[in-house]
Amino acid sequence: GYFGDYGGSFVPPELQAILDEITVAYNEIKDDPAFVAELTTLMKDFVGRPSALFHCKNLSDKIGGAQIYLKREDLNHTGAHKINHCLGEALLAKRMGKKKLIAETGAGQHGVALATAAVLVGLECDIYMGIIDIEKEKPNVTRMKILGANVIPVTRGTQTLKDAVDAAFEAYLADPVTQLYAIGSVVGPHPFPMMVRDFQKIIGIEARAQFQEKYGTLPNHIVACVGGGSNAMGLFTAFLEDKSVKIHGVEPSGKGLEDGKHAATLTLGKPGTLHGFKSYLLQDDAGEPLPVYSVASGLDYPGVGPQHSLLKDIERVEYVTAGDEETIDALFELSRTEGIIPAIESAHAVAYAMTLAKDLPKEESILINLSGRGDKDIDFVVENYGKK
Ligand SMILES: Cc1ncc(COP(=O)(O)O)c(/C=N/[C@H](C(=O)O)[C@@H](O)C(C)C)c1O
Repeated sequence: GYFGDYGGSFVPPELQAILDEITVAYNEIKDDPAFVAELTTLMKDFVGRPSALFHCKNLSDKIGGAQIYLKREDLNHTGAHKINHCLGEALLAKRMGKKKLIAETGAGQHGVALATAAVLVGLECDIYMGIIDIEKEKPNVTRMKILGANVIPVTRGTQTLKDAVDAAFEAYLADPVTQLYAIGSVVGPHPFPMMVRDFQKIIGIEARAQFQEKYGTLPNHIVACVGGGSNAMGLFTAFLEDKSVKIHGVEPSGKGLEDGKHAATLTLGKPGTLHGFKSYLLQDDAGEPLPVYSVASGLDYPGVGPQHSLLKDIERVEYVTAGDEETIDALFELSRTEGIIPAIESAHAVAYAMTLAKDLPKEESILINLSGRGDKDIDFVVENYGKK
């Protein structure tokens, strides 16, 4: 379960036994025709896959450089890419005879997706959420409640994502037999980073085929935002062997890299251990995770998926940043040139792609993973950034 030196599972022995059980169960079902058929059917008929590949002609013409394309994960049922791995995790839990799915959420998209998948497979669902994020992502909290999930407020620490993960892990350790921890990104101890990536890689498989079918070639650049890293690994995986495709992961530089109000783990972090796995980590001298910040709840995590750490070290992916201001500007720009309101998380990728496009010839192409829609963010954006 390693990606170079990264990944692994640094957990208490009793949890290791449970993780081994999950690994065995996952390896048994991942190629089981019945499981694949059930997941494929739900992806098509419930999620609405394949998601569209859209050419942003207006935005591209306005910038006057490379052609910008969007993989429309915002059009999935529940509004983001999270449903891709939540469905897989829910079906796995069902097969393992679990009674409940538990997870953390920050932006609330993973929480909504897991609550949705839990209903579908007939399992209970507990979602741990920092009270700051509960306040900021109200529409998603309401949605989780309507779906019958228990939203459990987390009041410790910075009351955001990292603390929600801590609380969810503690709850899981208290009863790992009847529950499955359906982690929200390509993070956590083995097998989670591998499993979530496997459930997400449908994004890139579809996008690569769609791009070739429509344009007879591969995109020159692909771009995705990176919080824990699941939507990025979802897009990147299918292109890793295509050396002509330049790959960019965009982390939040928030209010600026110099004053610590950011979550640019791969830019400023160094290898460390958090939540049972080894990866780049924004940490203090004692190896404790530093407080992080991003205007996007889904990106303010001090760690990052271990496969991203390897891809950085081998220089297959360039990890860059986008700040709060340029991200909000990109959110409004996409809304007012293409009529698509992106999630703030996804707008980080749009901001970087817009900058990248400027200096590239019109013949070049940039494919962005639009990981989610902005419905959850509209009040926050208007209240905090006016109507721009
Ligand atoms: C629309 C959207 N885009 C990107 C992200 C960042 O998560 P990754 O794709 O795993 O880097 C997120 C992350 N959302 C999670 C959530 O909804 O709970 C996040 O806050 C935690 C699971 C990490 C998101 O909602």
